[in-house]
Amino acid sequence: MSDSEEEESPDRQLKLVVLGDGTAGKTSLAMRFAQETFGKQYKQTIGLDFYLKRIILPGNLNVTLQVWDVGGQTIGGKMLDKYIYGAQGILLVYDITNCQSFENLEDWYNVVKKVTEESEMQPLVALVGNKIDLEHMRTVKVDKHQRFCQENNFSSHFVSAKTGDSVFLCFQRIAAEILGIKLNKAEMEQSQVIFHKYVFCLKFYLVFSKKPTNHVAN
Ligand SMILES: Nc1nc2c(ncn2[C@@H]2O[C@H](COP(=O)(O)OP(=O)(O)OP(=O)(O)O)[C@@H](O)[C@H]2O)c(=O)[nH]1
Repeated sequence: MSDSEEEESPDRQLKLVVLGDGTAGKTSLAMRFAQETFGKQYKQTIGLDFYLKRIILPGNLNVTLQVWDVGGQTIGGKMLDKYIYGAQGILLVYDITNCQSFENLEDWYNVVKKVTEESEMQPLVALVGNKIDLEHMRTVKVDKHQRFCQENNFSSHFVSAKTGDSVFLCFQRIAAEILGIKLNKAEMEQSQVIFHKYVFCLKFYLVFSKKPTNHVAN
């Protein structure tokens, strides 16, 4: 085997499907992760959107995540089963300030169970509470979230697509869990450090790039 063959191990590909009610923040989450952007304006996803992002897991493992962002209105539609089929990971996303978006995850999960009940490989399911930047408006208690996770063996996540808080960590942990890779504390903290450094630099830039206001004396 040549050197280049030894070095270049092919990427692993994972299909992750993001489900949940409209306005829970699924598109924002996918865009924050894949493109590091956030838009305040709500634009409803019709059907499906795709995002791709390559990450590196411990052991120099290249993993390409295919993120399937499914529109919140697709529940009850004919295509939903097809979107879910073959997924290695399912992200059930709700808005922590919107109880209904949490309650309705039961229905989303029922569709997932129906689609995957006969398949050999069961997807990893992650419960994702989004909009933690709005903690002061939280209506879904953390207890409820934890209970839902324990009852169904979900992996548990809290994120803010707006600020980016814990978004990379969420996808990194999900990919690692699917591939059976254990992340140590340092590796998990590393993605948080990168995030906090990014926020610090952004704030620094915003403060010092502001032009002084010109007060014209009459
Ligand atoms: N404050 C805050 N707002 C968010 C966050 N994530 C999303 N939003 C806002 O919530 C609204 C809905 O976000 P989307 O990402 O479009 O929601 P969605 O789940 O993809 O909605 P559908 O396309 O209808 O399924 C938008 O106005 C976003 O700017 C967040 O973490 N914090």
